[in-house]
Amino acid sequence: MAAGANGIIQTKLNAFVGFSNLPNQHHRRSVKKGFHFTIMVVGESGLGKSTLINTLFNTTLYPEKKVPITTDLNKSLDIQEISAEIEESGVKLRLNVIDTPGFGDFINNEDSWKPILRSVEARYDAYLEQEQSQHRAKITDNRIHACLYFIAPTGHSLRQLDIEFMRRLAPRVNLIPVIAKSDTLTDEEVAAFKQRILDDIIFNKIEIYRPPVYEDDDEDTVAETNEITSKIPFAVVGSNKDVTTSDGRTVRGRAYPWGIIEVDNEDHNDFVKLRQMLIRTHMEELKRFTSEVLYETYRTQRLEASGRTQEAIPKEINPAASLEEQRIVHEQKLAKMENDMKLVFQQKVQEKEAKLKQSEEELYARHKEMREALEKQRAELEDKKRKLESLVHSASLMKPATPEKTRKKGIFK
Ligand SMILES: Nc1nc2c(ncn2[C@@H]2O[C@H](COP(=O)(O)OP(=O)(O)OP(=O)(O)O)[C@@H](O)[C@H]2O)c(=O)[nH]1
Repeated sequence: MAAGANGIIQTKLNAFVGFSNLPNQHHRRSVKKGFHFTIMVVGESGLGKSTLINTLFNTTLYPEKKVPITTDLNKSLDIQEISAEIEESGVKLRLNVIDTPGFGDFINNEDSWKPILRSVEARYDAYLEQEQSQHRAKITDNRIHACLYFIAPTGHSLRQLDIEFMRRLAPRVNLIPVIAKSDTLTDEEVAAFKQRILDDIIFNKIEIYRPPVYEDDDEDTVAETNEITSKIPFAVVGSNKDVTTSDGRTVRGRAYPWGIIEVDNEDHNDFVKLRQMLIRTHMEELKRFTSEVLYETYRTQRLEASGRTQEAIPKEINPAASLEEQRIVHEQKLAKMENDMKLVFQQKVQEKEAKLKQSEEELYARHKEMREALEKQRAELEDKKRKLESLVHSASLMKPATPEKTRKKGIFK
């Protein structure tokens, strides 16, 4: 293991870890660039946090502590970060581990969660700030994608310290509870402890991370996801040491006078399922959830608190996403124009119809008026005719004597 010029440790893996499966979780384009993952570990001193990280990534990120670290009981909590670049089958992973030494180790642990929450939110703030800046193409993403919370293997139930931490942090990070050093408990004790922890989680309405099941997941994926979920909280054992089993196998594990606890044996502990979720199947999902749900919620709340709207801040520029966004906006514009044109056309048709109807009514009214006028004229003419006829008739009744005389006169001439 050697630290590079940028302070990042270049380290070799001792065996297959599983993040080379990342390309299957992500688009091929990202393969060349490499992947990054930021994980936080929280728990009291000596619960096996560094051992578990070393075991998860099968490397020595944390040097083995020869002397137990003594903590100043009045000191405040520290937040430390280790970055390592690891490579597996040509796939690079930049791993950031955020450690929180001192958590729960002080005389008064009431506010132990505060500096950790501040650190999580400060990372969101840094991201938000970069989103708002001019140089958004080069955003450094230091957001925490998963937080492993180590529960002491007391076998009782969650302590106030655990509940308070989980309650405060769960809305901001993918919180993954693990029972530390589970080899110190019997199988029955682990099962009963898990149940009590889950009861406390439900009772306190703590939204821990649970891998989602999607509608279009095939049967195998659903079964695999359910299998992982059924192990929460993961009862883990950490060790990067090789031990020899009674049947002669060399395994990573812990040796006891009564036998060997194998790290990678699913019958012995839940390490394999935790690694599967964190590294092999759900790393991208954890990152997606952090970015799209946890960060977006924080961002919205921050903007609302400062009286700004979501739209006021431009989001991270991703060329592909930006093109897609432009295409959608363009299509929306076209659809709107088409719709507007349809409306205008409909309006014009309606106006024309109304006009036609109006002139039809006017024509009808004129026609009626003219017919009535003609009727009236006809009635008047009929009346005149009748009057004339009656005059003629009465005149004819009075006339006959005179023509007789005239004719007679004529005859006698
Ligand atoms: N029985 C048992 N011991 C473990 C396990 N994991 C780690 N240890 C031992 O516990 C001791 C502390 O482990 P670390 O990994 O240094 O614990 P830590 O939480 O990182 O401790 P700090 O750095 O002090 O916060 C070491 O002696 C480990 O060998 C485990 O799963 N089971």
